[in-house]
Amino acid sequence: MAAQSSKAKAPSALDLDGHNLPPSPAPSTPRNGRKYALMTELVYTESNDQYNASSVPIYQSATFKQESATGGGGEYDYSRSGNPTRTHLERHLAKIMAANRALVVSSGMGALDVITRLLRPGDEVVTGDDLYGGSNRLLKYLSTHGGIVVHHVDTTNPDKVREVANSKTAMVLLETPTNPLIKICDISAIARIAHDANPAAIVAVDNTMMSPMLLNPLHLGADVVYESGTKYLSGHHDLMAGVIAMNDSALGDRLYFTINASGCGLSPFDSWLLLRGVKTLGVRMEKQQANAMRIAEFLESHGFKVRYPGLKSHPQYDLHWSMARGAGAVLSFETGDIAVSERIVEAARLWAISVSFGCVNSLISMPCRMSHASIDEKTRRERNLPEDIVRLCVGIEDPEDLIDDLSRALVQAGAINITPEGFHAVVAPSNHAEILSTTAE
Ligand SMILES: Cc1ncc(COP(=O)(O)O)c(C=O)c1O
Ligand SMILES: N[C@@H](CCSC[C@H](N)C(=O)O)C(=O)O
Repeated sequence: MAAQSSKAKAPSALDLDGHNLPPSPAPSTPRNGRKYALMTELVYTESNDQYNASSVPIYQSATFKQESATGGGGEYDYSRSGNPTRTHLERHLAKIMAANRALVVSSGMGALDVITRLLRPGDEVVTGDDLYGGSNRLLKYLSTHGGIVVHHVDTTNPDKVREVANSKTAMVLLETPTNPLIKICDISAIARIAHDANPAAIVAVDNTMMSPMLLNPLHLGADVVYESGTKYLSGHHDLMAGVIAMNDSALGDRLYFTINASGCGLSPFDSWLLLRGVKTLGVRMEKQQANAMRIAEFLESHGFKVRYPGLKSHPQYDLHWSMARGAGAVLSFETGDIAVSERIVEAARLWAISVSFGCVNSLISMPCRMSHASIDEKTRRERNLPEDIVRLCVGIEDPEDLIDDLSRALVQAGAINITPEGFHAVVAPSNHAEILSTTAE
């Protein structure tokens, strides 16, 4: 009965081809159609759904009936090529990422795979000496098997990029803040250097740590931005997704070609879940970064060397805030002792020992053993990745509970000295160089 009465409201007008098919809910949000503040746009979606459903329907269909044998008919023929739920999400993401077009694929690594398929043998890539382990692994694969030359440099110093950039530089791949050392790079300066060296170079920024809530790399000279939708965009660790956004429509068509050809477009159900997650990105991120600031201050005030761009002590504090609207909710700290770090991670209760970040739950990990274990030990040492580094990915819990649990873990691990004056880190490196040289031995 409900369906009957809803049907009564369905539009009766015939379309230009004389059909009275219900309109697709997908093409609802205009390109670059931001009209409201980002917090509003995150939750505001327009849809032409025939029943005015507030939640866009999941078109759980692999294929779509066509009007004729010659392929006439609707907008969709096969879900690998396109699906109304996925299109709706892509348009929504394009709007909130201030891009002309967004594409969604099955994971963040899938997004980087699609982007790097723009490369040809002989091309050169410039990227950071600190980047997510999986991205490093894919680039290593391309350099070993794909004839691509990859330069890993310290992207916190644009001159280091200038030293290797040349007319063969086809791509510059940046993370800021980097995972897990939370290093910041100047996107505009590096984009200029890349485009001066080769006007056709693609500057790609992995914006997973910040999300569109806090940073718009496309405004700073990037050609393409990608994110692991598994993290902040979805926020609940209940799906894997990757998002790619760009302004150049020809580039968008080339990337879409690869997605259709290789079949990595996001499934209808995961598209629906991601759309649902994106709506709460604003409130989640606000709470998560407020909590992260509390945790960072707590650790720093007790003598730990903390890497977090919300702290004035971050060496690139000013650069970060010249580009971003917030500090995010991932931070890392060192203890100076791998065994102590392991004990802290294992003593935590509220902080789950998990890879990933961006979830509403707080996580603790040791990158060298977990997310970055695919980078071999020698390379980690050459790139000054401290083996004892602990990464905290802060969620939306009560901050006092998080601090209590962390304090207890620090005490249990023997990471702090308790005196009548309070407690202080056992290993309190006076400067960062000291801890790097310790771990390099
Ligand atoms: C910075 C960064 N980029 C990309 C990825 C890849 O995302 P996914 O796990 O969704 O493939 C990850 C984590 O996995 C990451 O931390
Ligand atoms: N075993 C996985 C590890 C995924 S790490 C996920 C995330 N990017 C993080 O930084 O925690 C792999 O080898 O890819």
